[in-house]
Amino acid sequence: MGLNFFKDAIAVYRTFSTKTSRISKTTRRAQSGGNKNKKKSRESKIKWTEEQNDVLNHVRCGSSVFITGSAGTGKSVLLKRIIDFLKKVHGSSGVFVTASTGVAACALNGRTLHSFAGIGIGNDDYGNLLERVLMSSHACNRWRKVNALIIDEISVISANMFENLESIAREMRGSQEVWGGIQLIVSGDFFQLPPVSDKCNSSGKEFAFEADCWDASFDVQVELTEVFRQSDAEQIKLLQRTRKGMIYAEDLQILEQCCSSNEPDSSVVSFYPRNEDVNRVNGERLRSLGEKVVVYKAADGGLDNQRAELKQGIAPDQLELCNGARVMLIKNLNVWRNLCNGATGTVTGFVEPEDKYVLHLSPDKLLPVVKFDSGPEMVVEPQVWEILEGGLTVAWRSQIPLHLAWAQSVHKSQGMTLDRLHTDLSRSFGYGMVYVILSRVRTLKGLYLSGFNPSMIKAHPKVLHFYESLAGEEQCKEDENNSKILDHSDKSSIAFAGKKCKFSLSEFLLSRQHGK
Ligand SMILES: Nc1ncnc2c1ncn2[C@@H]1O[C@H](COP(=O)(O)OP(=O)(O)OP(=O)(O)O)[C@@H](O)[C@H]1O
Repeated sequence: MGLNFFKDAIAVYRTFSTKTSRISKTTRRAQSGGNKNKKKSRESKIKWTEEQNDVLNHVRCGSSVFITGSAGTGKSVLLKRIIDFLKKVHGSSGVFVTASTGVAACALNGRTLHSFAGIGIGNDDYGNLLERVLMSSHACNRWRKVNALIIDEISVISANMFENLESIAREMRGSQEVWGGIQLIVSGDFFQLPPVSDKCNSSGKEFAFEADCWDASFDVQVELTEVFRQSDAEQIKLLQRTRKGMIYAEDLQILEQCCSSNEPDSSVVSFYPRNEDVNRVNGERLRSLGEKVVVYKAADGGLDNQRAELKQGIAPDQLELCNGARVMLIKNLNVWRNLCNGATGTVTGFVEPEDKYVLHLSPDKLLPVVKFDSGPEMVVEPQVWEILEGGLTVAWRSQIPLHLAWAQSVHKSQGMTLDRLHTDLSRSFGYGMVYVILSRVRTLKGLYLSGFNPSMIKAHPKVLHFYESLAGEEQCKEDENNSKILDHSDKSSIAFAGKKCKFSLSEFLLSRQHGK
């Protein structure tokens, strides 16, 4: 079984190597040379903080670590550094990089946790899940050879799933040690997106931290506290409080200034909680330009089951562009020039590339030229997204690294940093969604809100409790003593822009106290 897997993997790797070399020599050159430069530029911009270095030291000692912290505290970049380190220690074949969502997995060149584990969509009881794993020789092999398992965006994984995977790990490795002795590196922020409801769960547990094995799974649980995405102290404080579902009078005033009854101009990205709205708005805007549409179809390679996984990733199956289309980068191209995941711009034209191999994606044989809002204008070439397994590429997708950017999905906003964004909060937003959106924007000047109602800023009580216990009593006391928190007897009433959401603060705060 092991040998077959190895042969398969080599065959796939060879196929991949030949196919990519046929696609585009320049893209490949840019990719391979680019990867080194990208890593260099990523690292050279970063002066690791003491808390980030502490985390790496724990990993170096072989500890299993849970890394948490608010949006923009550097969890993802630190995770990349940890992955590089672990691959040096265990070799690429012993390190498996996963994430709860395809988008997050894609950003780390990993795969979804479900696919690594071999449990399908995972919505089943333990016995059936184990049977599914045992039926897949590849999955059995992965569980046996993994030395270090990385799981990003843990907030979306349910308690039930976490417990089942821990049991599967022990079973597959024939070990009674927690997670069968795997070094576990888990990252995420439970104040952001919550788990999707788990039909197999009768225990009432929702979040992974409620799993019986949660505490035993980690030697260390660390909360990163320094925010890098934003630099304005007021904005950071507002975000920290929003994250915890707290509302202060000064926050309401700041958010009021971001509210408008009019939608901003179409160059500002609008965030929606549902994909169908995103597709509808982008499609309508594209057609309203009345320009010839150039279509790019993703080219995939690799094993069938892993190719399916690429569809859950960030690069679309099909991308439609035309002159004047607003677009957003979905990959870091050049961090120094601010051409990062989330950078927006406008398509200004199309060119015929010199290297004909880059034309495989579009029958029109053209590449888009984009004028980015930050200044540069450039031809955007196809990029490759890979799924690595044991150091080998087992599946890959080539596509133009752009999304239409009039509308964007909250769920695909992970890891993005935007200069300007708009959202209509009157649409249904669950726990954490408002915080996720507000924390994507660099400065408050770039934040445009409509339909705002303070009751939307809410944190799940279980999550609050979990972080209070992580931070210890000190932090709780600090919050309690904070004199600036709104007095419940405040009789003031604040009208938001558009005069649509008038409310009494005292009523609002009291209603929250009673859990309404
Ligand atoms: N020590 C550091 N010095 C300078 N910049 C840093 C440092 N750590 C992280 N950053 C930068 O901060 C930004 C946010 O980092 P990152 O995306 O890793 O945060 P995150 O915690 O994963 O956020 P989210 O929860 O929103 O995904 C990135 O541009 C990253 O390069």
